[in-house]
Amino acid sequence: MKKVALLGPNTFSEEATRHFLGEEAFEYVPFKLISDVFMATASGETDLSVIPIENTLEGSVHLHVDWLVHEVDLPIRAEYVFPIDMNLIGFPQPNPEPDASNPYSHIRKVLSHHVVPAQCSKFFKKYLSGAEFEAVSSTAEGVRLATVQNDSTVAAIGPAVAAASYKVPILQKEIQDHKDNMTRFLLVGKEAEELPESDKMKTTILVTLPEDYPGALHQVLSAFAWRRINLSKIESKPTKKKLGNYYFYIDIQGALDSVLLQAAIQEIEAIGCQSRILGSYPSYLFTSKSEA
Ligand SMILES: O=C(O)C(=O)Cc1ccccc1
Repeated sequence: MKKVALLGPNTFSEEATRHFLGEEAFEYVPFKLISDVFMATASGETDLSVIPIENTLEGSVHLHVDWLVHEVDLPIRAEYVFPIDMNLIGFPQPNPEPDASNPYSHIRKVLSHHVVPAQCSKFFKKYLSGAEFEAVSSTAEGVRLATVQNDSTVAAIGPAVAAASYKVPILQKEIQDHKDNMTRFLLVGKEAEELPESDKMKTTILVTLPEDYPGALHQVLSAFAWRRINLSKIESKPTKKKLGNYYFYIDIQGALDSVLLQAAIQEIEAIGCQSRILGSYPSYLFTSKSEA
């Protein structure tokens, strides 16, 4: 049975993975830290890792992109786009003082994953302005820590499954700023994976521009544009080698084996760009809870 490393247990990563990979064919191996999730597959302990990489409200999870680009060499095998509902989880005030405007004024500390506050900024402003935020390794870990502290002034933000598993009440459901709060997860692994068909293929490529070549980015973009190749994301990121040196992280709609995409890559290499393919993979979008 193939092994899949993920942040867990009881995390959003686990929920998304169960939805897309199902229960039968894979053994899930939970880790507390994202570095261990990457390293488990890099070292061969597991076959695949699931990495949250981007969120509708916050954009890229930079730390995870950095790991993917700089620390490991694990091709992307699939992409999962999964809706995330954030919940305020914790104990109600033991002797509630009547504060009609804020039932959560007793909360002094909130534990969660570092990407969470940006996804719930309106709720924070309205109800949690008196609380300090503490980043922990996953949302589920925040729920676990809040539970063991057994203190109504310490709450967590995380998945409903974590609240159920640690037997802590959900104080308020769906506290994210927008209902359609989606997270993009990547499945990465050394070996190609047999996965269900998807009508949407994507390719992720890193491009470093030649130095002292005016208009190089324009030329890269035009190599894709005139072939009518759609880009769904382009982000500049530091190479970490020299101040002011950047590479471009580019998501392309389409498979790498398409003649047009091959030609576009040859063209950008011909002007002196360096390219590295991170993967060419099917993309799956969550459709309904029953479709696991
Ligand atoms: O902490 C988790 O539950 C994760 O899986 C990481 C994460 C955190 C917030 C949104 C999506 C994924």
